[in-house]
Amino acid sequence: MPDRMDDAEGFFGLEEIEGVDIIKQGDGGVQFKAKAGKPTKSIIKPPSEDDGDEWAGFSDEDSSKKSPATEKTPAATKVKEDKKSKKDKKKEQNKTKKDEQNSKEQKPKESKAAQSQSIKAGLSFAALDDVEEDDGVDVSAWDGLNLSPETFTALSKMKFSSPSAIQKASIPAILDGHDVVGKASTGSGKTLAFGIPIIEHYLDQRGKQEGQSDKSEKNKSPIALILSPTRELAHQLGKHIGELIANSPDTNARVALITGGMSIQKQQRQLATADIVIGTPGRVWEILSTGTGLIRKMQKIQFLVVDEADRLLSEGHFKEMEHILNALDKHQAGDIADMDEEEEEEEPSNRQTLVFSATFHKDLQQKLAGKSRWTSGEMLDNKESMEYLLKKLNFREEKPKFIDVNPESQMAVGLKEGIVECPAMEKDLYLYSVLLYYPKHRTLIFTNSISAVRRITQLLQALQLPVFALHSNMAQKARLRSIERFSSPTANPSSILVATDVAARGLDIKGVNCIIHYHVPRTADAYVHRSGRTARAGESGKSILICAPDEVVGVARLAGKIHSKKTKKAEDSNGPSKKIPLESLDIDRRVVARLRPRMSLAKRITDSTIAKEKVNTEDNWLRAAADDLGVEYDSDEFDQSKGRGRGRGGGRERREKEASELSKSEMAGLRAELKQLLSQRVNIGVSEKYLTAGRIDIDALLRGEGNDAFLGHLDPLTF
Ligand SMILES: Nc1ncnc2c1ncn2[C@@H]1O[C@H](COP(=O)(O)OP(=O)(O)OP(=O)(O)O)[C@@H](O)[C@H]1O
Repeated sequence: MPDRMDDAEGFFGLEEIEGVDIIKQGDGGVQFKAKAGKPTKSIIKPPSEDDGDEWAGFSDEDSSKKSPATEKTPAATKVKEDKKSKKDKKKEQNKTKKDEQNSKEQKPKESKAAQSQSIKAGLSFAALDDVEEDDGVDVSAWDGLNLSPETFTALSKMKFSSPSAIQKASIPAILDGHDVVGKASTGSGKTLAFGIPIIEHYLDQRGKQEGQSDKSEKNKSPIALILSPTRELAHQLGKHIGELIANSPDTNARVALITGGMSIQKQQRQLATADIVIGTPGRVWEILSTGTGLIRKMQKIQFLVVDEADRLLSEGHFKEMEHILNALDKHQAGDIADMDEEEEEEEPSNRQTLVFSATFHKDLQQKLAGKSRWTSGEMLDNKESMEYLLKKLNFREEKPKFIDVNPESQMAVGLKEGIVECPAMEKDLYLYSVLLYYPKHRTLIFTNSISAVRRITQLLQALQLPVFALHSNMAQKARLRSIERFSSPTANPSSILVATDVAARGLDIKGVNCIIHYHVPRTADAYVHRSGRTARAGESGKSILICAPDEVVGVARLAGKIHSKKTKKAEDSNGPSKKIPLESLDIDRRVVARLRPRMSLAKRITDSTIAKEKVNTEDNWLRAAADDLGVEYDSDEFDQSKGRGRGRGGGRERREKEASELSKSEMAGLRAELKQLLSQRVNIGVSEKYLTAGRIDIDALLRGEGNDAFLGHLDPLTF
């Protein structure tokens, strides 16, 4: 595993390799040999991941001789050349094969020594051909962007045949040395919009350094610092940019991931040799402030990227962002101890600042675009404000280039938005109904609290749905594991992830078909980012809000903000409208009624499990406190004293207590009853009319088609 990727304690570094024999040698060593015949899969690591001596068994002499091309070639020409050379190679190979066959007929058996010789020399040509055959798509649509051949190859291998709008607009501006503020809808490829120019810069630098005396690893400094608001997003950025590097021939830029939840020492080591640093502000500052000369190195970066900028600049991360930005511009500073924040005015910086998001609120947008400016007096009075941070970004240009590729709407083009109205106490039931209406949909459910994530996850688990949880109180490894299990290509296609807004921004999980907002998001931006986890990269997807009657007004306001341009256009032509611009979904109430018994059983089981956990935690805590005080702990006595003088909240406590007192056998009884209900199709035996009215397509049922939660025909949601 190359150092530039964080390997999550070794997990991501494991790779299964097919078509290889391991041969034990007399001296205790092992040798790897390609199996005879054409392997089903490539057994060659991408050249960029070639970590040299470890893979002595597969020598790839050609690639080691290759010198990196620095000249920029139009993709079309390159692809044509590749194709031509492939054809020629094939012809030659066919000829060689024929020749070989002829000579085989004359010399039926080659000596064993000769055979092993041919294996030692590396892979068979068939294997090489296999690798080339798999290769990429036509990338001539990227031609005008003046990219290097390495990047063309990577894009081709990644099958990105054309740039997205934000890539097309931002890449040339960044390559021309401008500061860029980029706004584009969720899932529109913003990562590579800044990732590609960074790699181009890396390749350019490398080209210039060739021939010069070797810069030692220790003196190396990173070219880019990319800041992200969450750990998951930082990991994903690392993965995405890592893929670009891995697919780009002879490019070995190192990426260091600097996020919380992982070992600091390891990250410090990685940072010392990194080309690109990706991290969350808290941990980045924690490491920089250790005073080991890292600040001085970071001051040499060529690019500062602030991803999901509206969040990074306004919420929670203020202090750390301020420290980092101060440190980057504090000249002569090498050590945190030397720093005095107000000591001097920042000099114009030589680095480019790149600021990206799908949502910039108006004020921020105007400030970023340099349309409204501030005075330094204002700044000093207002040190806690976002404007202060903006100033600290220290753009090298008076006005950065503001690129907004979809000013009309922030929502992805392929996204459908719907709303399900239901009684406040029945959200769980309606959530379950929606999930059953959309089987084989990978669904992400958002809630506004960690306790709701825990409860809904347990509830859906009780209902035997494949569900995982994600919230910020989980250990980092558990967080990554949940995402991995939810998103893996081999995961159940109906898998469900219940999450807080920690998953709302930036996460790029393939194949998420549906977003459900169990709680109405607190801000319009949160709605945009949550919904943006589906319908990415030109795909389609659904976003469904589950909404109680007293939330409708808030939702209307929220939807109005998001679709203000659409609503305004409609109003201009049809007059004022109070309609929410989300499609209202009618769920058949008979279906909901049939699901009710399942839900009430599942709720009792879940409430009891949670109440028991709570009692245990409280009990342990009180026992420990009693131990510390050296007194006897009697839980009954404590409960009685707690009950005295109770006012509001007493009812909930009583219910919790009752739930926690369900005996093991009562719980087993509930579980058995629920299991029995779940084993039946939803509408079986409820209405004989279904059978007699011919609404059941028995053949389809036998073929395993349709919605197998229901027996027979179900009016689909027109959405
Ligand atoms: N040119 C391209 N052609 C096809 N797919 C692309 C292209 N560029 C990026 N993608 C894919 O599009 C998906 C979304 O990209 P990315 O995560 O960069 O979006 P984003 O705009 O940053 O989204 P968000 O605002 O949610 O963070 C990724 O899976 C990426 O692999």
